Amino acid sequence: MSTVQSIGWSPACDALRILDQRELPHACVERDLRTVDEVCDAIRTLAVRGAPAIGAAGAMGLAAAMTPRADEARDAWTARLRDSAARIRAARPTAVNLPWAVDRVLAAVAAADTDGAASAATLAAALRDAADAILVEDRAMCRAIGEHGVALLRDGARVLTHCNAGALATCGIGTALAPVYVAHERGQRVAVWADETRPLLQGSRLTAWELAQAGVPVTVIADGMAAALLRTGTIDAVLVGADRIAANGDAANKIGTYALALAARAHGVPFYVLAPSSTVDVATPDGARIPIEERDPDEVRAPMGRAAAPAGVAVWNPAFDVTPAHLITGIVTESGVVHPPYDFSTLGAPRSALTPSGERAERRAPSAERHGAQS
Ligand SMILES: CSC[C@H]1O[C@H](OP(=O)(O)O)[C@H](O)[C@@H]1O
Repeated sequence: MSTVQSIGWSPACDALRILDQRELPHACVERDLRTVDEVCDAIRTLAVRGAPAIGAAGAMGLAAAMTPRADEARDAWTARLRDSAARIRAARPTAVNLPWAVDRVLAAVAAADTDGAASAATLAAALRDAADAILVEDRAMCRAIGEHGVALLRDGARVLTHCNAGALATCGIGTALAPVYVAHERGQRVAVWADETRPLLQGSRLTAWELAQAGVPVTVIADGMAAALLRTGTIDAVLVGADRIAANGDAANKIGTYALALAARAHGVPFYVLAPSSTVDVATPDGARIPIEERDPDEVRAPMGRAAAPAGVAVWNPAFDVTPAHLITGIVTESGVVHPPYDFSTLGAPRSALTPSGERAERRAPSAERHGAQS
């Protein structure tokens, strides 16, 4: 089964190629990003979005921007790397995958600088390889999340999701939607209800689009309808993604997720968070310490450019909210399903992608066909 792919290397392998999610579902527009400004703008404007995808985009965009500079003197190159990395790292504050990915590729460059005199070309090659490893490993993590999560879905399962935590939000088949794709691939019947997810409509514009492309039955609802739908008994499980999971299991996700968790608990519907271990932030003890991005009020006044409120009216536009751990039935990562009480404080650095059987994901050299539809 092939799912859409939102991110990869350009065919010439000289740029980060993204599918511009601002244009979906009306048009599929690919953009090649080569500069730090272009990468930061794409992340800030949600041309590329979704916690794992912005982590990979940050790392790959940094490599794409720094590789053409590899003929510079090493000190100039490393100074430029530090400045560029800091700018990309700060492009959006909530998804921990962005700083995690940038820090990981910086560590790879430092490790390659064994004698402190490596050339810029050597360091640029290490940067590029580390960024590519994140791309490859995220695909494997998504697959592992799907293979663990599919056990939560009976044949004929009816799933409710919020925002987009599918293939478009990752380098692979998604996180919250990964079990749906694995079930569909295996011939298991599964249907999805998708919150439209105001104000940027990632659910109706993106989740519905990618599921329809894959042939998975999907029904769009307004966010305010979710509690009434849960009350009917139609939904077997709520599956959502995450942008940051604190050490105690509190999870930040798109605004509206907390309300969904409350409604799911009120109606006895299991509520699962699905995310790679790169979304777990052991340095953040609980959800109160997760930075919540506040976005431009005009996104609410005029969502997708269409006036929905008088100009100048006051608006509150947090992009995320925090679901407390006690409302989360289980958290699915590439390593399996965990249940409360959660304690991620002992989790080591995010493991590289492991399949459910524990084999390490295969590594492949960067290649042009990487950007094609993936299987
Ligand atoms: C697979 S993580 C997806 C996660 O990211 C989304 O936020 P945004 O669209 O602002 O990048 C949303 O919270 C999703 O659950």
